[in-house]
Amino acid sequence: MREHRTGLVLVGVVSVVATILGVAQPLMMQRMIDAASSGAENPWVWWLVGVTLGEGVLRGAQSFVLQRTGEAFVGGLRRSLIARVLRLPMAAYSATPKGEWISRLGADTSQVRTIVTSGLFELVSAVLMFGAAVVLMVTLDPVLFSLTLGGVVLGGVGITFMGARMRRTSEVTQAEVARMTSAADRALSSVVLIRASAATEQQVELVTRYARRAEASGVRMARIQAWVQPVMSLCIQGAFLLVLAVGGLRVASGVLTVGELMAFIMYLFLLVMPVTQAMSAYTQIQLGLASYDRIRQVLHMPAERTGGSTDVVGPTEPEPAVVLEDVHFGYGDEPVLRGVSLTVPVGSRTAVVGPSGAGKSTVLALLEGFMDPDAGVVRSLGHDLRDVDLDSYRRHVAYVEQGAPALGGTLAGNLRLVRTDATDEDLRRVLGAVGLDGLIARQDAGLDLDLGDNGSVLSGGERQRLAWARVLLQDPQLLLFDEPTSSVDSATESLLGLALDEVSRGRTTVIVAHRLSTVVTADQIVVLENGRVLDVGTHTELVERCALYRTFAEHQLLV
Ligand SMILES: Nc1ncnc2c1ncn2[C@@H]1O[C@H](COP(=O)(O)OP(=O)(O)OP(=O)(O)O)[C@@H](O)[C@H]1O
Repeated sequence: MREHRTGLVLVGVVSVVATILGVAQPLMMQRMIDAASSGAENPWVWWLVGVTLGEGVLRGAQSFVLQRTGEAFVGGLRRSLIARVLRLPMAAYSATPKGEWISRLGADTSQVRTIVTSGLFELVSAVLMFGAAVVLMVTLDPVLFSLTLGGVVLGGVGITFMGARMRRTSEVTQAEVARMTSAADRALSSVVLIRASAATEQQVELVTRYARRAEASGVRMARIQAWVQPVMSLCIQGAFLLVLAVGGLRVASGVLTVGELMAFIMYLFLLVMPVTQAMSAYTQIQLGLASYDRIRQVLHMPAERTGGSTDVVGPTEPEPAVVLEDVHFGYGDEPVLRGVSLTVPVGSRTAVVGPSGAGKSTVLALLEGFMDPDAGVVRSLGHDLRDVDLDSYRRHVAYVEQGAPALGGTLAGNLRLVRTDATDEDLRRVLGAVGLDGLIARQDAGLDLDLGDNGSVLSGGERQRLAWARVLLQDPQLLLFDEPTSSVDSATESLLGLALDEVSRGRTTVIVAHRLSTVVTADQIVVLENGRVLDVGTHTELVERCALYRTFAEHQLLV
């Protein structure tokens, strides 16, 4: 909020001046009526017109400055949120569904915006107007004022009580909306699987269940809000009727002039207006605060560590390129790696094989620095990964996930992910090297070809080759590759094998391998079983001495 101080101070100053002009009007009205009834000269008409116009102009300016400040505040919040959400440790993304992050960025930030734009605007005006009206009413007639006060106090107590309930209910509503967004997001991300499993109805039912819960929570909120309005009206109208009746008697008995009673009634309106304004502002602020809490939870989550003491500058070729020393790791309490040690010489190709769930992908994730080991040391490119600046390290490491997912967007955007300064010529060269020149000609879009959501317009093999093109562009020292388990036809397989040879030539490569053709050409093969290294050797050595490997090899791997 500190950086928005100038805007808020300006709003405060304009509000004070506008309020002075607002509360001056009944006094001028009183003078005008009393002067008219005594037949004296009456300049008050013009004063009244001028002051009313002046107040209008200032209220407009107040609204604009406040809205602008609100946008700046929420803009800043959104920027911080985006920066944090995209920098969380990898474990956070598996722990929380994507929709949760998205709903905080969308629905919650919009809700917070109302705190500043309407909530604060109304509250600032209301408090000022209320204070001024109270002072002038007490001066005009303390007896009539005490009647008014009763109604206002009753209303205030009611609002405070209901406001707290509203905030709690709003939190529930926002959480239900987030669950619905997550469920819809999950369903949309797996639409092919769902359609093919004839599970559309089931998913529609699931998402609508959350939508119904959000609706029910919204209705609970409407119920509370439905009480607010009548309670307030009753208090205010009661006070108004009482002022009219008692005020009339006091004019008849000569304690008050007609002008004074009129002025008092105008102040009563000025008092009522801020009270209803404050009521809606309070509601808005309670809803906004509930959202702000949800946003703060994310902002307080620790980001993935940045700025380790060592920058990886490369290309250096420390020998060996990768060393794991007695590495233990578990995602939760369950251990996944139980003392893995291995050494990867510079420029070599190491294949990691083993049964499903043995921890092969986890080894790659540790080498990417996605998680730190619970015990033991991961040294890569000459550094203990706990000490390095991860961004600088990852610039020298390419990681190709299973299925080689592409980013939505253009072909060029997908490639420039790893090198923003690459020229079009560079992009064409690497696409040519992996046999993807055909894509450039497709739909005459060239490098601007839209790859669809997650690269959905590409085939699996094309996505794989696009990943290779990215590796060539990045020119990393270390290549980590999680080979897809899905079987591809033999023509594609040999094409991919050639592309892999091309890309991995001269680079240290660690491959989680599922194909015999990949494994036999490896310089060393690490057999992983149940989080432990069972054996390390070449294909020929392992076939001779490792029963588990022999079984895999006989079944053409695909483990
Ligand atoms: N993000 C995660 N959170 C919790 N558990 C996980 C996570 N990722 C993997 N696991 C678990 O850790 C174990 C090892 O998983 P990993 O993906 O490393 O195995 P893998 O050998 O690569 O298996 P596959 O060949 O089937 O891909 C598995 O039991 C898996 O269920």
